Amino acid sequence: MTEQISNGLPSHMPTLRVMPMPADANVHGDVFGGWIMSQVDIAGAIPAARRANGRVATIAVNSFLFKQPVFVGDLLSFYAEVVKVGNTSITVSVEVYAERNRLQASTVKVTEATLTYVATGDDRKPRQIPPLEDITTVG
Ligand SMILES: CCCCCCCCCCCCCCCC(=O)SCCNC(=O)CCNC(=O)[C@H](O)C(C)(C)COP(=O)(O)OP(=O)(O)OC[C@H]1O[C@@H](n2cnc3c(N)ncnc32)[C@H](O)[C@@H]1OP(=O)(O)O
Repeated sequence: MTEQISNGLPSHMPTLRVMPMPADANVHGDVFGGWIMSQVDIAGAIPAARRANGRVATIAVNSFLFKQPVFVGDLLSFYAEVVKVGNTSITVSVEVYAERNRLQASTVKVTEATLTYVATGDDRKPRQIPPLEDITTVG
């Protein structure tokens, strides 16, 4: 999905960056998969909400792959991209990279996921995705 640069991160700006803390890890020091999933959900919701021009709800986690463990103190970068737009739904791909052993500048892809969001109204019911030319959210 993404072009790499020399430090192992994609060349474009991440959607979200965050560092897990000790409370996010299990007794072995691995960060909980559920914590990673919640961050992925937030990262994926950002381009989905932009494309929907408003509120979205997650309807499905289509795929989720924990390729490598995440450790406390890793600097995580989330790259989220819309891959499909339906009548009321938007599917987003999210890739997560961890910068760890920061003195050695080691970067690994830790997670890949695909999620589907539904544009919803104030009544929490699905609404049509607006045409691109009507989008007012920036960035
Ligand atoms: C300025 C910049 C802005 C940035 C701003 C950022 C904001 C960033 C905030 C972060 C915030 C965190 C974001 C977390 C978001 C939550 O965590 S939301 C909480 C968890 N999710 C929920 O509680 C949702 C519960 N489900 C529901 O309420 C209802 O199912 C829904 C979502 C309203 C949909 O209603 P429904 O009647 O079930 O929908 P239905 O018409 O059957 O299907 C709707 C669409 O979903 C598709 N769909 C249905 N089932 C599936 C499935 N299994 N798989 C795939 N697609 C499916 C359908 O094909 C349809 O798509 P279209 O063909 O219309 O494109």
